[in-house]
Amino acid sequence: MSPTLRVSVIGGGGNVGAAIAFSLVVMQAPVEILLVDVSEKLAEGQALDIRDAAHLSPAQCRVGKFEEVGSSDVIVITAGARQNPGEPRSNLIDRNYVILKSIIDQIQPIKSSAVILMVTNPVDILTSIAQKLSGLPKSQVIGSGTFLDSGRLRNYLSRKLNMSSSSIHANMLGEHGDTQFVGWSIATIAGAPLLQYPAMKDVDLDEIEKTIANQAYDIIEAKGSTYFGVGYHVATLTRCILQDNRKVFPICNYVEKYGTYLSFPAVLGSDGATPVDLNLSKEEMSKLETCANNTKAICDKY
Ligand SMILES: NC(=O)C1=CN([C@@H]2O[C@H](COP(=O)(O)OP(=O)(O)OC[C@H]3O[C@@H](n4cnc5c(N)ncnc54)[C@H](O)[C@@H]3O)[C@@H](O)[C@H]2O)C=CC1
Ligand SMILES: CC(=O)C(=O)O
Repeated sequence: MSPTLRVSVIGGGGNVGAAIAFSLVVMQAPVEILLVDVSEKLAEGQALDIRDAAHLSPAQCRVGKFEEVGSSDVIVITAGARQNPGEPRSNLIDRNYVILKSIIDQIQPIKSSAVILMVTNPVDILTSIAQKLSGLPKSQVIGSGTFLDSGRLRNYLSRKLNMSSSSIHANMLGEHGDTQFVGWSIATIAGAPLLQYPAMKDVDLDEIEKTIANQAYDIIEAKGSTYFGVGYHVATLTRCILQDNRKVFPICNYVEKYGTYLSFPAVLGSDGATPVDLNLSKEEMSKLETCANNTKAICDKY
């Protein structure tokens, strides 16, 4: 029996797109996954490889055409250029804007309830542009934002505190880029402030922030690109949308208070994202405003 929910992964012939599709299969998501790519050969290869695993899962995976994408429940976009070692994500804007525009043109009409989930970098800028180009409501166009970075942070703290990362509520905020920062003032363990935890007494907070923000650079330097981590994180967001789980994730979403897209915690469901209210410190609010102003200034040019 064919699954009734459909996810299209545009850029599905590439590393990140394939890792997302494979993660959905491993998660046993009852969903039809379409891999769409300008290189049909790459998409075909990934689909065949993933299908070898998918027979053990309710998920189905096949190559899709651009004209099939608009009827999807979730449209994941990973198509585009990636960073070279040492290159900032922001360098990719012009190249990936052109690709994004051609994709949005080719997938119209998009069903009115669809959610677009951007992954291509620089993800916060391109999420804002994808919303403008697609015409979907702001809540239905989101980006993976700092969900991956927050996972990296929780992982780091989990090793430091010898505690499961799922019990540590700490997020990277602002943008999935070089100006991301930790929301230390609202980070908690069992409802108590993380910074009051004895093992956090003598740690260098700036050093942790820098380590997390640099992690993608370290992986790219060592193996050329990152895909497993982002693949599982984006599949988790996709499943949350499909199942209307309404969990809170630090994702790129439109935050009315700042008048732009930001990596900021939001409730995620089948209707997209709704940002939550945060009580950040003055210093953190000012960092968030800097991110918002940067994003607005860049997006105004497109
Ligand atoms: N937001 C995040 O947390 C992360 C984002 N990324 C970003 O994801 C993007 C993809 O990275 P990789 O998969 O490693 O690159 P890749 O080079 O392996 O795959 C990119 C794919 O896009 C396809 N493509 C190019 N133009 C297209 C078009 N017009 N229509 C359809 N497909 C097209 C290519 O044929 C290729 O298969 C990059 O921008 C990278 O920076 C990567 C890791 C994490
Ligand atoms: C490449 C990238 O954006 C990351 O792994 O964080």
